[in-house]
Parts: sequence; structure tokens; C-alpha cells
Amino acid sequence: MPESRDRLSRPNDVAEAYARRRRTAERFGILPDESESDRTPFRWGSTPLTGGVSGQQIGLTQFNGRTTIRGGVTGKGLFGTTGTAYRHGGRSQNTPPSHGGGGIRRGRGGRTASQSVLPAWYPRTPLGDITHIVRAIERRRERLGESDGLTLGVPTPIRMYQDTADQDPSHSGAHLEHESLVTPKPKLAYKSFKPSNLGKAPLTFADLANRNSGDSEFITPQKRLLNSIDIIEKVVMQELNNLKRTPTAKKAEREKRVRTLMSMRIDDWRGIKSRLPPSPYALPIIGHLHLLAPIPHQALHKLSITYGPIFRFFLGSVPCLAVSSPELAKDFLRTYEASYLDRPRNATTVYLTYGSKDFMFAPFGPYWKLMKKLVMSDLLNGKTLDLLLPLRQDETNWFLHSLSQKAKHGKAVDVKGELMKLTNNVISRMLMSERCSEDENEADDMRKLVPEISEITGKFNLADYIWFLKNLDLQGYGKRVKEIHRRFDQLMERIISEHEDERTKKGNNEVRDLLDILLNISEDETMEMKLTKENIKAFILNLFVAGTDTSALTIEWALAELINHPRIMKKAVEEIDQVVGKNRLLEESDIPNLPYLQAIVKEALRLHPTAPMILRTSTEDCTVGGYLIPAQTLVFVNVWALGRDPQNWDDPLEFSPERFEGSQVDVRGQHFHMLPFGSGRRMCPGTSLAMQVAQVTLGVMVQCFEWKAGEKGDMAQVDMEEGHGITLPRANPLICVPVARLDSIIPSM
Ligand code: HEM
Repeated sequence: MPESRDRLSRPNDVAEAYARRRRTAERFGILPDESESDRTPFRWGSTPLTGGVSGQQIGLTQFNGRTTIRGGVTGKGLFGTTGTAYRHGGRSQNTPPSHGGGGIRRGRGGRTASQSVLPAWYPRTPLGDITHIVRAIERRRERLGESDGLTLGVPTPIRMYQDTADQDPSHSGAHLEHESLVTPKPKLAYKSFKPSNLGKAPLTFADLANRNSGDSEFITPQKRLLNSIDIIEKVVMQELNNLKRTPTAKKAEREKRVRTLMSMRIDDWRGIKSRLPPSPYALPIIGHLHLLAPIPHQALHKLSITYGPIFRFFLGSVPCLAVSSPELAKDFLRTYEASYLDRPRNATTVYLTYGSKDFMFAPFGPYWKLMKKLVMSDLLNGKTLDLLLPLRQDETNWFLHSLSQKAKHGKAVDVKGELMKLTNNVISRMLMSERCSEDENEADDMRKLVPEISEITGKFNLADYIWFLKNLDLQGYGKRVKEIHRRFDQLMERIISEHEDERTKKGNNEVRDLLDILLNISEDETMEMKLTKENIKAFILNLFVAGTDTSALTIEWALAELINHPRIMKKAVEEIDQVVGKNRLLEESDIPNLPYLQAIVKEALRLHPTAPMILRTSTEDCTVGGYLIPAQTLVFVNVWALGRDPQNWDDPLEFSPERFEGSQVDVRGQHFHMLPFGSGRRMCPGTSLAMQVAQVTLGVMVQCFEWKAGEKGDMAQVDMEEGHGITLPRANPLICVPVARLDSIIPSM
């Protein structure tokens, strides 16, 4: 701080001078009626004076007779003098004002021409100390005032000092008169000044001024000066105590204490423990890992019935939190969002994403913000999606063509397998103008890679949670992850170098797909942050993993529900026939006119959210729902449980798209009892794309085919059991025989 530098840069010999003069004065009996012990020195001890050097506190500590101003100078004697020489009109701050405006007339033991009470021999610096004390109080007030709401203006207390000084220029308060105090520049001050509290000190200074002027005829100037100092000391100490007792100060103090305790992770401190969310009994070493089997979101939902909508659990030694009410979800994802913008990372995700160089697991910071800007303005925004519409239509035609071939031969299909081809091809063509299934080997690789990555990312790797297993690959996941990563990297290297060759050949930066946009950005020297090849690869991995499995599974669950609910299936087909007719294929532009189809997809996402839990990590201690949530807690918002909560939904387990008819409830993170795409800044950026693909694909599937469940098409119902994995797969694949309904409208490829 400039002030402290100023102090440090000036050698402080004034205290020494004062002590020397004082000894001389005592020798000559100038201070006969007072002993050192009678006076009340400024004993700051450990009492911090705020607003000082550290920006937090000025601490004047008496230590071995030396009074130290932290960050400032060290001076001997009672007052840690600063030696700061404030200048005003060419004279020192502590110098009594002279009539001539510059020079000072002094006489030994006499008064200056300005009628100052100070004898000429008396050092001016102690008054400088008072100035600093007063300034420290002001600064402390300002800082305390920050939480009350601050505004620009002139601090009222300073005005009062000025008034006081105006009343009696000869008293010590007059010496506070220097440029920075009496004519303060606009600075932070209280919005509303509370005289009850803040006005006390200045008024008491005014009292002091009056008292001094009244007494002045009976006591010596020296005595008067020391009395003044004593009174000022008392006033200052009283003021400091008052400040310490203000509700704001108390709150700040309490919060600081809590933060300290929380950072020590001392759960056993009763006071803290009672404010932590409830928790089931934990086993040593593994914590609650055993309670999360076999399917974590279901297990957490069951536990929430006993422990409530917010409870703590431990994965090994890692503290976690399960949240399953809309109100609390809102708190975590909106109200206190700033503390929950990071995602938990584990060894698998870090390794697969080239050391968190991706977008999905990137910590909230400049890189994530840059990528988010790119995603929203260039990669997945409405305009780019419109541009890529023909490509999606083309892929839908390929998908229908493939199903039609199976239908012609009465063959059963693995619905998820077919859907994965579609969603992989859509993402792959949008990203890099390549169909996954064109080259059989490569197609195989990408199509196999994505579910493998989803599966391995969803596994609980003990090495992540039990510290002494950190370097042991007991479950063999480490080896598998390395192999998957090698295959993915090889594939990406080939695709990127093909793109680069193509660009060099053409000699321009023509944009064909999202990879071209990313390569252009990576070559742009003016970008605030360089996008590396690893960033590009990791981002592509994100889009494949986040965008293909989730969309395919949503459509699969929705079709399974329609098969089990023939009435709803019939109603959906009727709506499509009515709106689109039987002579053409349903298109994306028809969706706004198909509310029942939209409702079916929403209902499927409510009961079968393919990202069943939103995962975040707390970056700082925070109080949510009345509970203390320490930093570095993994937060699991149980979207699956929210969608099935009887307090939020009538007949929650019933598949009933009608509940969304005429309802405003949406999937875009505004309704916290339905969060299939998350909410807030880290909400899914692929929501629009996912909804378009899901609605159109399900629409054309029921428009063009009837669906008979089972290998032979003879099952009336399908099971709805959930399997393992991070993206809510079915336990048993949906196998159906498609029977052509409107074969004539399926384009031949
Ligand atoms: C039905 C399909 C989908 C579902 C259910 C889904 C769901 C989600 C959810 C719940 C999140 C976490 C949100 C949060 O933390 O608040 C997420 C994040 C993400 N999703 Fe999706 N998603 C789907 C499709 C897509 C698609 C098609 C893409 C892109 C092509 C995509 C890309 C991403 C990315 C990149 C993130 C990470 C965002 C970030 O961390 O800032 N998702 N998704």
C-alpha cells in the first residue's frame, strides 16, 4: 500500500526525539505532576486497529517496550510513530497552522502564532498517531460497511471532524486537518450513516475540545496535552469496542471462525457437526461406498427417504452430498451457483481428457469461459444447428432406410444399437464431416469407443476414493482407460491430420464442419487463449460422450414406454398423421405443431433422465438450506429422484404425457423439479440439439413403423429395469421387430 511504503521510506527518529525531549523535560521538572504509570498509554496489545497496512488490520503491538505498527515502522516509546509527513500548503501536518500560511513562529515553551496549545519543544508526531488512529477507525468503518451496501460519497464522520476542527483550531483535533481528511476525495462510504454508532467518537472529540478550552486557564499546556491524549485514547478504545460489538462485526467474526473450523474438517466439533447435513453410519475406510450399490441414483433416492432431501455421505474419504428436492436443487444450481461451478474429476476423466483439457470437466475459469463462448456463439447455437439441418435429415433417412430393410425381412433390431449409429453419425458429421459407419473398421472403433467411455467413466474406481489404493490398479480400470485413450487418440490424430491436409490443399480456411471452426480458432493469433490440439481432441471427446449415448437412450426409453402404453402410442400416431399427413416424412419444422409428441419426450426425460445425477464440486465453504457445506464436497443433485417425487408430481411413476399438456414446465433448467439438462451456467449446451434429435427421431419411428417387442415380436410388454452406467442405460436391450406402416415415404438411399 502506498501509505505503508511511505512510512517505510521515511526513517523514523521522531519517537526517539520525543523520548529524548521528554527526559530533558522531566530533568527540568517541566512535567512535575505526572508519573509515567499514572497515565494510560495506548495499550493496543493484541487489539487490532483495522484499515492498516495489510488491508485487514493495523496492528500496533507492544513488544519489549517497542510499539510496532505492522507493515510500518518500529518506533520506541509509547507511540509507534509513523513519521508520515502529510503536506498541506507546504507545511507539516502536525505543525500548527500559522497566520502567514507557511512559516511558524516558535518560542521556547511558548505558543505559536496560531495559538496552538502545543509547546514548541513538543514533538508533533504523537498527534500524527492520533490522525492515523482516526483514519484507521474510518477505514474499519468503511470495511465493515461493505456488507451493509456501499456507495460513493463523502464520509460523514470526516465532515464532523472538520466541524470540530473548525470550532477550535487550537485543540488537537485541529491537527487532523490535512488534505486527505478534511477534503476527502469521493470514496466508499455508508449509504446511510447511523449516528447512534458512528457519530460517537467525533462527538466525544468535540466534547474534548470544549473541555480543553474550558480548562485551559487552570492547567499547563503540557498537562492539557497529555490529558487530551488520555481522553482520546479512551474514546478510541471505546469506539473500537463499539465497533467490535456491531452486528456486522459480530457476523463477520462468526463467519471467520466457522470458516477456520470448517477448513480444518473437524466434524467432531459438536457445534459444527450439528450444522452439517445428516449422514448414515459410515464404515471405516470405504465410508458409504457399500450403500451406493447397485445403482447409485436409486440407492441415494432410497437413503433420502430416511435422511431427507439433503444428506452427507463419504465415498471412501471423499465428502459428498446428495440433494433431492427442487428447493435445494435451486439453492445449489442457482442461488449459490458460484460455489458449485466445478465438476468432480477422477483419474479416469483426467486421463481421458488429456489432463482436463476438455470443456466438460474443465474447472470454471478463463478456459471454460472461452469454450462456453465458442460453443454458444459458433458451435451449438441456433444458426449453426439450422445450417446443419440437411445433414441431420440425411442421417435420419439413412436410419429409416436401415430399419426398413430389417422390416422387409421381418428381422428384429436392437433399438439402442440402431439409435447409437444415428446419433454417432449426426455428431460425427456435424463435427468432422464423416459418418461413423462408412469405413467399417473406423465406425466400429468410434461406435464402440463411446459406450466404453461412458461405462468406464461411470465406474467407482476405488483408487479415486481410498487414498492408499491411489497407486494400485486393483480393478484394472487404469489399464483399460489407457487402452481406450490410445484408440481414441489414434483416431483423432488421423481425422485432424486429414482435415489439415485438406485445408492446405485448398489453401483457404473454408468451414465445412465444427472441426474446421476449431482449427481456425486454434490458428487465430488474436485469440485471448490458444486452443491446442489436445484441447480440440478433448472437446470432440466431450461431444461424442455427452451427445450420443444420452440422446439414443432417451429415444429408446420413450419407445419402450410407448410400447407399454398402446393408448399413448395411438394418440401420438394420430397427432402426427393429422399434422404431417401420410404422404411425407415428419421434419424438424413440424415439431412446434406436435405438442403431444413433445410431451412424450418430456415425460420420458422426467422418468428416465439419461443424466440421472448432476455432478458438481463445491469450491468454497457455503451455507445452504441451513447446513454448512464445506469446500471440496462432491454434490450429487439427484435428477432421477426429483422426477419421481410424489411431492412434485401426481402419480409420479405413471407414464402420462398428458401432465405436460397446457403446462409451462420445461426442460431448460428453469423448473427445478425437472432438470434433465441441468441448470445454470454449466447447464447442457446441447439441449436444443438433443431435443430436436429426440423428438424428430421418435416421431419418424412411430410414423413409419409399428413396433412389436421381442425377438419374434410377440411380447406385449417390455421390462423397464435400469442398468449400470453414468447415462441410465436399460438393463436389458430393447429388441423389437419393426413393421412398416408408411414404407412409401421412407427415402430409398
Ligand atoms: C438427451 C440428451 C442429453 C442429456 C439428457 C444431457 C444432459 C446433460 C446434463 C444433465 C449435463 C450437466 C448439466 C449441469 O451440470 O447442470 C450436461 C452437460 C453437458 N452436455 Fe449434455 N445432455 C444431452 C445431450 C447433449 C448433446 C447432444 C451435447 C452436445 C452435442 C451435450 C453436451 C454437453 C456438454 C458439453 C456438457 C458439459 C457442459 C459444461 O460442463 O459446461 N449434451 N448434459
